[in-house]
This record gives sequence, C-alpha cells and structure tokens, in this order.
Amino acid sequence: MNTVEFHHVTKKRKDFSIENLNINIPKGYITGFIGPNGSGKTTTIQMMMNILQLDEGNIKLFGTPHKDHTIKQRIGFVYDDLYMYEEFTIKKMKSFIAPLYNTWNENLFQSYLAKFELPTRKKLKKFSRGMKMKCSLLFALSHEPEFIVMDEPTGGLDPIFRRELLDLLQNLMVNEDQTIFLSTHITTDLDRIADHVIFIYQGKIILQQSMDDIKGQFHVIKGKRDMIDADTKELFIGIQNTEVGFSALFEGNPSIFNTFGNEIVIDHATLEDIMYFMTRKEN
Ligand SMILES: Nc1ncnc2c1ncn2[C@@H]1O[C@H](COP(=O)(O)OP(=O)(O)OP(=O)(O)O)[C@@H](O)[C@H]1O
Repeated sequence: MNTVEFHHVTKKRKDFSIENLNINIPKGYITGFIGPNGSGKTTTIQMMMNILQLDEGNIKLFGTPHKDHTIKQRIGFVYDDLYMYEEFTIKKMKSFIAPLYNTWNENLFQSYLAKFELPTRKKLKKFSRGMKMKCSLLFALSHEPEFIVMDEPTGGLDPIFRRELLDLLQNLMVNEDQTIFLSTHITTDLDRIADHVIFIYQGKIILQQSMDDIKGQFHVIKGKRDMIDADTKELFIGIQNTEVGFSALFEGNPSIFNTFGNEIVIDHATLEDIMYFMTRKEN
C-alpha cells in the first residue's frame, strides 16, 4: 500500500522540466529522496503539497486526490526554512496552529518543546537556522500526522541534534506506523535510517528501490587500470580513473569478478557512491 502515488506528472519551467514522473511512497516506511542540486526535489515536494500546480498527470495522497483539503490534517510538513510568521513567538504561533488540527496533542507538543530546548517567548526571526528547523519540526510532529514530509530537515542542525532527530524518526516508525518522506543531501543519514530510496536526476527518476535491494545490487569495484578495456567498461556505471587504478560502480552479482582474485576489491556501494557514479561524466 502506498501513502503517495505520482502518476505521469509533468511540470515544465523555463530551463527545467519534470516529465512523466511516476513515484510511489510506501506506507509505514522511511523513504529518502536524493539527487544533486537542481534535480527537482523541492519542485516534486511542492507539487505533492499542492503549493505548485502540475501541468499534467495526477497525485494521490492516502488514495485521495492531492488537492483535497481534508488531507492536510493528516500531513506534517517540515520546510527547510520558516518563512511565515517571523514576528511571532512559539507561544503565539501555537495559538494559531493548534486549533487547526483535530489531532493536536498538547502533551506531545510540551515534550518536544522541552526536548528541542526552544524558547517560547522569543520572536522566530531571532532564531538560528537550526532553531527554525526544530520549530518547524515541533509543529509538524505535535498533531501526530500519519505522513511526515521533510525538505532538507537535517541541513541546519548540529551533529548531536541531527542524530537525535534520526533516532526520533526511527522511533516514530516503531511505535506508530507513520510514513516519512525526506529529501536530503546527507546520504549517510539515509544509509542509517531509510527503508526506501528515490533518486532524481535532471527531473527524471533514475532509481526507486528498497535499501535492502540497493545494498544487494550495487558494489564499488576497485582494481588496476589495465583491467579496463572496451568490454569490461560496458559492465560498469561510471568509472573513476586514478594514476594507478580505477574504481567503478557495478550493478548485479559481483561474483563475476571472482576470477580476478585479489587483484580487485569489491565493496558494498553507499548511496553517495551511487549518486557519484550515476551522475558522473566520463574522464
Ligand atoms: N520558481 C522557479 N521558477 C523557475 N524555475 C525554478 C523555480 N524554482 C526552481 N526552479 C528551477 O527548477 C530546477 C529544480 O529546482 P529544485 O529546487 O526543485 O531542485 P532541488 O533538487 O530541490 O535542488 P537543491 O538540492 O539545490 O535544493 C532548477 O533548475 C531551478 O533553477
């Protein structure tokens, strides 16, 4: 079952387009959304959240068209920046936001407030970037949404809170069967917590798989340069040559390299390796 489905979504901008985008965000899992700068992550999230119009196609959330107002109650959206209500304090913001949600949980709000160590009487415009992110999280989580969407949530956070946030997200999954979708450049965060990964590049999805499949299927192969000829080159996705050797991404069963013995090294590919090699130009 999917919490979100994109069907043949198209969005054309002046110098950028997303064409025929089909993605599924499975219910009850953490899905990471990765891609280099300008690949279309924020555009995709804004279309999902009905902030940006689609040109073609359709999006369903909880099986309902994404423009249906009633679904907002069920979503917690964490922006990479808080650009509204900058003159407000947390106290004042709560007086506006809490009544909008039937599921507002005041005890949960108070416990996150204490955990995030945020001041309630300071204007938001005086918050640091990390504090704004925590504030955005505080409001998104306190109405116990079924679906949490985060655009670059860990960007402005110090490493200690980032780790705490990842633990918190993982605990939400254990206890409450929520669905989480987060875009990030910090792929090591996803190596730790994601169940599924969607990789967008130049407006196209180039990978949409479970982490288990990714770990089983992608390897980085390192060896001597003389191993690379026209035939072996075909085996790899992106090759990086160095003075003495090469490293390259391989998709499939790496046992085909067994004949090379200890002349090559085979490692599981990280998400960073996959991003790097899949978007790499020839050298
Ligand atoms: N308001 C806009 N009008 C026109 N083009 C835009 C607008 N916002 C973004 N774009 C373009 O759309 C493309 C995708 O941008 P988007 O912000 O979706 O990428 P992203 O993957 O989120 O990037 P980043 O990782 O840098 O945040 C870029 O080429 C960008 O210049």
